[in-house]
Amino acid sequence: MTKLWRGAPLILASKSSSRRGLLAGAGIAFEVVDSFIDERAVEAPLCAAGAGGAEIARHLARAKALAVSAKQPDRLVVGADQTLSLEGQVFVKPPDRAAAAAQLAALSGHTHELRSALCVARANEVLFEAAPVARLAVRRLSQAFIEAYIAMVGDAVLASVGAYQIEGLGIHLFEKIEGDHSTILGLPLLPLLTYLRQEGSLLR
Ligand SMILES: Nc1nc2c(ncn2[C@H]2C[C@H](O)[C@@H](COP(=O)(O)OP(=O)(O)OP(=O)(O)O)O2)c(=O)[nH]1
Repeated sequence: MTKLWRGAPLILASKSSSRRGLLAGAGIAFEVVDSFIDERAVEAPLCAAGAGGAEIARHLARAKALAVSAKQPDRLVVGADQTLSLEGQVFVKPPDRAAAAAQLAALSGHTHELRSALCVARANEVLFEAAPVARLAVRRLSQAFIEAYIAMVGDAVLASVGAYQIEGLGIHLFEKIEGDHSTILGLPLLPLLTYLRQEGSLLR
């Protein structure tokens, strides 16, 4: 148990290695419990109603946190979700490398928004939510670059909604990035840690 964390370990309702790495790096004691939420099914009515990326991310983060909290009511649970929006169009993780190439061509030369929402729940009640945004300006990408990039990154392009990991080769895509690093990696640590200090699980 780390010196900063008090009480039972936080439950991370996520299968994301990026989110696990962020909590581990911050010295948070945590356990992982997948919510098994069918994201496409949960978001379908929202998309049909024209919801934007922020609303979809908040709704999914809440659904993941509450799904796990219902099974472990006495534990603090955090769920998260990330959406990518470009001029009102909400993107999802590319299903294959061809889709990743098409998505990168669409992002080329434009600034898109990554919205990372988190929800903290206990006893099936929402205790805290935050959904900060990051804005990333993609430089004009040549087709040759996109092909070489995908060949080098491989199937990791399918693991995130933007087909990139900024801490890796993804950094080559950008000419400007605004927003917190952890927001881009999918779990906004600054608002989460502020809440956990106020709630008493983290040493102030
Ligand atoms: N390492 C890394 N991961 C990133 C980056 N950008 C986005 N991601 C990851 C974080 C999340 O795992 C994923 C966003 O997709 P979701 O929010 O749907 O989460 P995911 O399905 O991966 O896991 P979860 O739904 O929480 O079980 O992309 C990045 O720049 N670096």
